[in-house]
Amino acid sequence: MRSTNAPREIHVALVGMSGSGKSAVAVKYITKRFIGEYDSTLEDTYCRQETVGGQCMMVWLMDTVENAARDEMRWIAWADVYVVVYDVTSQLSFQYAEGLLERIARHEHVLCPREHRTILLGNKMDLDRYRQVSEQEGERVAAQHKAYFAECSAATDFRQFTQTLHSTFQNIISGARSPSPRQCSSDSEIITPRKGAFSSLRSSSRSSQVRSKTSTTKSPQVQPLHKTPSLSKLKTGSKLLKLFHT
Ligand SMILES: Nc1nc2c(ncn2[C@@H]2O[C@H](COP(=O)(O)OP(=O)(O)OP(=O)(O)O)[C@@H](O)[C@H]2O)c(=O)[nH]1
Repeated sequence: MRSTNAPREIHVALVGMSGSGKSAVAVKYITKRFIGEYDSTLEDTYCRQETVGGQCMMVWLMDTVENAARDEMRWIAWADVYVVVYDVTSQLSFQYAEGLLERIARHEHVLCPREHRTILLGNKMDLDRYRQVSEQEGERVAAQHKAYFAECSAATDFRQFTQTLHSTFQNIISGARSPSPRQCSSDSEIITPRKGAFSSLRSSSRSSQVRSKTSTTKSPQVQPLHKTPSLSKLKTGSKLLKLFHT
């Protein structure tokens, strides 16, 4: 039986066009560092412990890879929060993000019993001089899809996204439906990135699905929602492991 003191688990899926900065956002969130280059074929799931509004939670973050051969239900059914990332310097990535918002709206209520929150995230705001998507445009599309909205830079200023994410978590905890996405205070705790950190996470969070680093040739496994997914072994080659081992 789950203890009442057990941390609440929240699943967050980062989705968006290739090159929008999903991996950079994921790694920045987990490690507070910006890393320039990643293997775009790797799909990873990371974990970070957070305390938001006094509640301890385990945040599982899936950095997805867009691939027509993969079933998008792997993240639609898995996540509590969808973070739809686009690059503010790319109108194309914004259109792609709009398409994803529509796909999410079509799927979620039919196939998933849980409630979802969606954040539309404009990344690379440090490249303002090349901007092709205005903040107002982002806000308008987010409002259209009843999504939260934030802009950030995985390279520099990340605060707005962290605040929006925490605000979303608080609203999931409280069961609220229409929060103000930009107002939130939290005292987060980052899991020190070190060798072996993930093995301790694995043992302390038995009911979680961790890991979905798969190659593009391997088809994804969508876990039934009512089942506790088993933990598969962390493979070396993960973006974060690479980061900590170098
Ligand atoms: N200037 C700037 N560059 C960024 C930022 N975020 C990501 N990048 C760069 O954008 C490129 C793509 O970033 P990724 O994180 O690999 O993008 P992705 O969405 O994960 O791409 P795929 O793995 O192909 O799906 C890389 O060269 C990053 O260094 C940012 O906030 N500012």
